Amino acid sequence: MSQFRTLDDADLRGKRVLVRVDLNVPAENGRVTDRTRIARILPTIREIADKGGRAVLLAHFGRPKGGPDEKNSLKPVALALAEELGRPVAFVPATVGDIAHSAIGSMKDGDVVLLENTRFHAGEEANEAGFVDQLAALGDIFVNDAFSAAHRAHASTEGLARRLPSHAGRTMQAELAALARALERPERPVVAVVGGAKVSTKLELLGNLVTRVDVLVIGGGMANTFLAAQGKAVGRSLCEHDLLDTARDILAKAGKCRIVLPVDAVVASEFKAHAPSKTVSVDAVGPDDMILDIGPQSVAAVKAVLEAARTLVWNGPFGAFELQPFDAGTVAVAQEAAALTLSGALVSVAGGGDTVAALNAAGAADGFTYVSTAGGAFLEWMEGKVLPGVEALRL
Ligand SMILES: Nc1ncnc2c1ncn2[C@@H]1O[C@H](COP(=O)(O)OP(=O)(O)OP(=O)(O)O)[C@@H](O)[C@H]1O
Ligand SMILES: O=C(O)[C@H](O)COP(=O)(O)O
Repeated sequence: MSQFRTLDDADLRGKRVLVRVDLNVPAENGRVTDRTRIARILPTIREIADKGGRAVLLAHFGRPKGGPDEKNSLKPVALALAEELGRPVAFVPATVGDIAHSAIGSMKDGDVVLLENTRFHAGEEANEAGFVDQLAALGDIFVNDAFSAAHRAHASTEGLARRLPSHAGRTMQAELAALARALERPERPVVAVVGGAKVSTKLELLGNLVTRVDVLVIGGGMANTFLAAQGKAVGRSLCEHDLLDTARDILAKAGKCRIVLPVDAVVASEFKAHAPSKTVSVDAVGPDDMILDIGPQSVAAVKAVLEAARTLVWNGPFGAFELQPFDAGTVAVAQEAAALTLSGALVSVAGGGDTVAALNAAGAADGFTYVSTAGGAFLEWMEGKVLPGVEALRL
C-alpha cells in the first residue's frame, strides 16, 4: 500500500476533508433499500471525524443529465447515512458555490456534511478544470473511498486527486489490497467464474482472463453464447448469436487456461419463478427451451474445480437466480466457495451488483474473503484496465 498515501499519513485535525464516497445505492420512492455501500464507508468517515477532521462528503447518485433533478437528490441518502453512522450528517442542497462554502465554513471539528449530487453539474463527468477548482476550493485535502466509482475519470474522482493532497480511504485500501491478492500475485491455481447476463460487455473480460487464470468457468447467460459457438442448439435461451465468432476466438486463444462450460442445464419454456422445468444435457436443449440454470452435473464439475483451486475471482450468477428454483446452481457453488474459504483452502473475491445480491441470497457472502461492492469498476479491474480514480491517487 506504499504506492498510496492513506489516512495514516494525513494530518486531519481542523482540516476540511473532501471525501469521495459511493452513495449510488439502490432506492425506491426516496427510501434506501440496500445499505451495503453505506456500511462500507463508515470506518473512513468515523476515523476522519474522530481525528478532528471536518468530513465533507462528495458523491454521485444515478445518472442525471448534468443538472439538478429532485429524483436524483442525495437528501434521502443523508438520512440513511446518519442512521448508520449514529451521528448527524448535515445535508447541503448544493455541491459548490456560496451555499456549500457557508455550510462548510460553519462546520466544527468532527462534523460530517454531505453535499448534493456531484452529477448535477456538467463539469463533473466532463472532469472540467473549472469545476475541479470549485470543488477544490471547498477542502484542504482529498480522500477517495469510492473504488466502485474509480473507473470514472470525473472531477470528484480523478480531477480532485490531482489537485489536492490526496489519500486512499480505508475501503479503497481494503478493496485494492484484496484485489491485488486475488489477481496480481495470487496463489495458484486461480479460477475465474464469469456468469450473468451482460454477454457483450463481458466478452472483453473473458479474452483477458484466459491469459491470466488457470481455469475459466463460464456460466449463466454467458455460457449459452459459448455453447452456441460450439454448434449446440440453445433454443430460446439468452444468447448473443452475433458474437459467436468472438466466443470461438476466446476458446481458441485459451491456451493453457482450461475453460469449463456447463454440461447440463435446467430449462423451462417461461422466464418466471416456478415455471415447469427439467434438467437436460446441453446437447439436448429443445427449440422452445430456455436455459435458466446449470444442472447438477455442472454444479459437481464446478465444485471439483474449486476444490483444486487456491484463488477464486467471481462475477455473475450461474442462472436466473432471482427466480426460484433457478437459483440452485448459483447457491450450491456459492456455498461451496464459502465453505472452502472458511476452511482456509481458498481465497475468494467476488464483485458485481447482481453477484453480491446472489451471494447474499445464498447466505454465502460472509464466507468470502472479500466481496466488492463495485460493479463496473470490478469488471474493469478484472479486465486489467487502468482505473483513473486509482491511478490519480498513486504517489
Ligand atoms: N441463463 C440465464 N438466462 C437469463 N438470465 C440469466 C441467466 N443466467 C443469469 N441471468 C441473469 O443475469 C443477471 C445478472 O448478471 P449481470 O451480468 O448483471 O451480473 P453482475 O455483473 O453481478 O451485475 P451488475 O451489473 O449489477 O454489477 C441476473 O439478473 C440473472 O437473472
Ligand atoms: O454504481 C456504480 O457502479 C458506481 O457508483 C458508478 O456508477 P455509474 O455507472 O453511474 O458511473
